[in-house]
Amino acid sequence: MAELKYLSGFGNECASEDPRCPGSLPEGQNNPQVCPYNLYAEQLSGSAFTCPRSTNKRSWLYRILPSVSHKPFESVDKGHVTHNWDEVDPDPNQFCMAGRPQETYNYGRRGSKHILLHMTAGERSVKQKWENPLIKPSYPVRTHYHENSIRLRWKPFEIPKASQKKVDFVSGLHTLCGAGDIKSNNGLAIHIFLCNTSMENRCFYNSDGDFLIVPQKGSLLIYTEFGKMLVQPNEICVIQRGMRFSIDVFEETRGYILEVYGVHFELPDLGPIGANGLANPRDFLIPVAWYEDRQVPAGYTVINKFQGKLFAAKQDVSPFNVVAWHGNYTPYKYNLKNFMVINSVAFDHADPSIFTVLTAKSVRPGVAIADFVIFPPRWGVADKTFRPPYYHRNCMSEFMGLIRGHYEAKQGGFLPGGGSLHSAMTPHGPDADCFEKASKVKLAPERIADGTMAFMFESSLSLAVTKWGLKASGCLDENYHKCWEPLKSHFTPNSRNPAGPN
Ligand SMILES: O=C(O)Cc1cc(O)ccc1O
Ligand SMILES: [Fe+2]
Repeated sequence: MAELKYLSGFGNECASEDPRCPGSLPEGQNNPQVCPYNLYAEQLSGSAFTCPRSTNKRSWLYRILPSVSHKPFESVDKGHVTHNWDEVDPDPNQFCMAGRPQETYNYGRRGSKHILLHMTAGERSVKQKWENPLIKPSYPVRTHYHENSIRLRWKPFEIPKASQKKVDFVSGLHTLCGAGDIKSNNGLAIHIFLCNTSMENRCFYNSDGDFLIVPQKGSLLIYTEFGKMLVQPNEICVIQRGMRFSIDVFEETRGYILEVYGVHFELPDLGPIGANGLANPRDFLIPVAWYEDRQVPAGYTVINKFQGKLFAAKQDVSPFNVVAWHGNYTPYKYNLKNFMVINSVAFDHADPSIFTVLTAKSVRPGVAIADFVIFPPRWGVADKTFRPPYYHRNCMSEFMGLIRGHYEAKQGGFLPGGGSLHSAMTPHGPDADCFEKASKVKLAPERIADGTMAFMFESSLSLAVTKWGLKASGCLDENYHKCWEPLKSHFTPNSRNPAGPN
């Protein structure tokens, strides 16, 4: 495939014409009585018409047929996509065994009371053997799952084999966790995509929010109404609300999606950092106009996620029929290697907000619906400092994923393609091995995270896990909590030992 071209600049006002039709953008106005090349003009609004200029987003598309040219939408199976944040009962107490999805079984009645036992299926069969015969086990009257640990870790999510089942990007979407309300445009969802096949004569658009897509395994060739983007692991892209896209894949492919409802991603303010740094605006790439005038007699399917449900409509042409466009509401991509890292060069561990690539702000100053944060390769030079992440409890929820390599706070167990969720106020931090090593190591300048890329979706909302996340994915790591079990007291009441071994 010939190398794709891009425009650049975060949020820029851009204009692009497919070179096959020079002059296809109307000059001096948006809606001429007749557009050049007899195209249709169509506006795509990404903000209320009346938003202040600084947040106003819209693009004008000049296309062979307008998007309205489709048959009515019909509801289709939404697979593992959900916005139901009540599938799993929250349960922060440790009554159940940590980290294991459990079911509630009715073990009969004693007097007027039902005796309910919370067990995994395995525990139930063991228990039935020694059960008091006076209490007769009955069938489960109610099965529900407890989010019985609020520190969750997943092994790499399994990608279906193409030889067994063909799955494309849309049928391979799985919602892992989320919070908020899709109808009032406030909240977020975290999805995992697991696919092995290109979308064939199918495109997708999301009426509910923006997708920040983080491919972890396999590249994505994304056709959009604005043109084509190739997004490889260690790059990310954002496809905003309403934009139609179709994804080609080349192998068994996996990645993460942060969906935010009702807001768009912004670059974080830099404050005293100054005018440059972190993710620089010029490194964000925008596709150039590309169209196909393709009839699809068998029908092209447009899939829409609307209020959390999926709908499909047929049309007889490709939706990628935009010959020219202009505006500031576009899809874009960014290569994480371009992130200009700012960090502690004297002492102490700075908070991970210094690594924010993009933020989706809430209305509360400084509080994000979700931040996208990375842990990029860098130098670690802080003197007299415990350099890995500190132990902490955070009022925000932290979902982490790993694109490649390993994560600095965990010696093992957190693998590329897996994930972890540390819910609001849940204690977490380095595992015991990491603590021991980092407290003893002789400090010298060192490369941290070389060849690795971990990231965090951090949210001010309290995230709920889905049934798929807890159970159906089959990837929950039941032993996660054990990584902290070896932590022991090093307290030496008679020796202050202020400086440690250095
Ligand atoms: O929990 C984590 O590993 C993420 C994280 C990293 C860090 O350097 C400081 C705080 C934090 O939450
Ligand atoms: Fe954390």
